[in-house]
Amino acid sequence: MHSLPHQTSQPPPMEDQNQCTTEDQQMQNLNLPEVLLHGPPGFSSVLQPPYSQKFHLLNHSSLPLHQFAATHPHHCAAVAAVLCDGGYPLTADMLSLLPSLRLVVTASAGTDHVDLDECRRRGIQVAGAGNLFSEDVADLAVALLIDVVMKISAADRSLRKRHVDSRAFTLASKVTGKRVGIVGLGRIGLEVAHRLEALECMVSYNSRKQKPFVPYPFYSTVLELATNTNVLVLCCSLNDQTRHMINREVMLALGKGGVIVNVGRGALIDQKQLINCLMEGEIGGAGLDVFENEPLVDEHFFSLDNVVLSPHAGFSTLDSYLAICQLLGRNLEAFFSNNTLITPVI
Ligand SMILES: O=CC(=O)O
Repeated sequence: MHSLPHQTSQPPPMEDQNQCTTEDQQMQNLNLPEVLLHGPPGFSSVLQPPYSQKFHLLNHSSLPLHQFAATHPHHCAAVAAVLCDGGYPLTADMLSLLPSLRLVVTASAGTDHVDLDECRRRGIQVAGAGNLFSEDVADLAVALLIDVVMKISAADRSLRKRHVDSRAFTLASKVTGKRVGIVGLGRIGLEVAHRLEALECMVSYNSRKQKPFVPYPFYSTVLELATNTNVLVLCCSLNDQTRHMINREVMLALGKGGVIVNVGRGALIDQKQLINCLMEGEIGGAGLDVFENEPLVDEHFFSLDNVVLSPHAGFSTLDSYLAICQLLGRNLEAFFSNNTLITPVI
């Protein structure tokens, strides 16, 4: 589950801000837009002054939203905006608990956790992280690729067990010159492609449509892409068309030496089939930042030495954390001053 790390260098989270402490405070808050925080405990620390003082923040993290709505009906009736974290679903049912809602701001680039159709139907605007995390995520994708292919983490684990004889390893393979297929050539995919060019990889891609002005070969299906490459890097968003697009057939086409890197969403891959293919040696390895059923990670991965795992951390550099804190506040401020959203989704 994408969820912003809680930065200990930040001021402590403002818990239970729905519990107004004094009448003065309540009077002051009366004129501020009601913004509901929908994320992990401590999520409120993403809004720092001056933004945190411009809105009346409601924190329901200790109660599921429907219970919060039952116990705080007046607040919920007035909520004009939701500030949510990736991985915290906002379904049509949940949105129906917020009749005055006009804006959703999510701290993620992906929006698969928000029912966008319902937002469109109700005229609710949505803002996201835009391209803020693209460079970090692309860096991580390439790092995972290099790690799996050159067996860096596996070697590290082995050395820590005092197996210092490097000849005991199965040989790694070269990153330079690899044929890498990128699935989803948006901003993250392009950032990955640029980095791979420096490694002299042969990049090709699949996406919904062929992109004009892109020098890389295009394959109209992931199956064709897998057939013609050694590595797949998944950078696309999750939707009904892309769910489980990487199935057993695609993995078999990638082949025994093939590697899959996933920095998109876990459910792009049929995870059960991935585990089977890894265990049976039908593909060579995987570098995974995302999983089906996050925050759980299927324990079968833990015993596989050809898999490198990362806890959905592609976006979690301190620089990006500070930048997203600003961006969330700026989107809220823009909306409530009747200006265009900074990073609109719809
Ligand atoms: O997964 C991370 C994001 O969607 O920003």
